[in-house]
Amino acid sequence: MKSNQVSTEQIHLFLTGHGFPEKVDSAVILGSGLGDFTENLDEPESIPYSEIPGFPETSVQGHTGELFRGRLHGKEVIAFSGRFHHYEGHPFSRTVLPVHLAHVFEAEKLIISNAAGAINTRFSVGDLMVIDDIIRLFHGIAASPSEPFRYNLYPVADRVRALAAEIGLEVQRGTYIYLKGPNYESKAEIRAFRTLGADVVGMSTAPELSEASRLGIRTTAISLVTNMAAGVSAKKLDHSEVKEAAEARKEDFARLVSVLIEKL
Ligand SMILES: O=P(O)(O)O[C@@H]1C[C@H](O)[C@@H](CO)O1
Ligand SMILES: Nc1nc2[nH]cnc2c(=O)[nH]1
Repeated sequence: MKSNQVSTEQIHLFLTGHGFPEKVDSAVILGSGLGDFTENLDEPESIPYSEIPGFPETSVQGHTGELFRGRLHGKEVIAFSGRFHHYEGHPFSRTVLPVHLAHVFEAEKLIISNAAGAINTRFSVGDLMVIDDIIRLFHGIAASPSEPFRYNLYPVADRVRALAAEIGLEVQRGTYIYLKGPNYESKAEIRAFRTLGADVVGMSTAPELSEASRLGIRTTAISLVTNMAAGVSAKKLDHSEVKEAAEARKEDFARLVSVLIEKL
């Protein structure tokens, strides 16, 4: 049943044959530890990635590997609880599978999320940040060659902060620097990235944003600061912080995504 040769159209056909709608309003990609968002969906249904033809499985802790459908504010939503990272061995063309599916479901909006380390010393663990620009040190990351990054994230970031303020949430904004991982950075690297203008660092999202930009999908991306990056605090870094920070902010994260689905 599983094959890398399965097209996104065939996956769409499989999913619509299993209760998914033809089209959705919004697609959400859930970062490490943020899968609990799906508890907020009305009439949720889900299919494990392992049962979807052509879908790779996820191997990272905090990514359950399940595709959800449901409704929120009466709108059809699909949510990817688990993503595919390049460092897990997936080519970039596969890391952007959720974006391609958002496209075949004709999603009007794509909301991407991730766990990230804060480089900006004014940020704190637990902060939510809307990404207003990205730095890609590795320019091989485009899933399609020679594509410029043409999406302007600044106006969307303004709107996201305004909507967050409406529900009493303070959201930082800033630049996400993409590193291939899976190892965290050295202190010297973090100092260097600060001088480049990066506010947070992570190992996903940039390929997805590039591909969403190429496909012309209206997209925003939210980082949850799960730790201060290497050397920013004296604390030893550990993946368990991702889970703790996500657990502490999961309700606010869900409220933010919910208002974005409703009004962005
Ligand atoms: O999928 P995201 O970007 O949330 O995952 C981040 C990056 C690493 O996989 C992991 C680091 O602990 O969290
Ligand atoms: N590269 C990187 N990814 C992260 N994901 C969550 N925290 C971090 C971090 O400090 N560095």
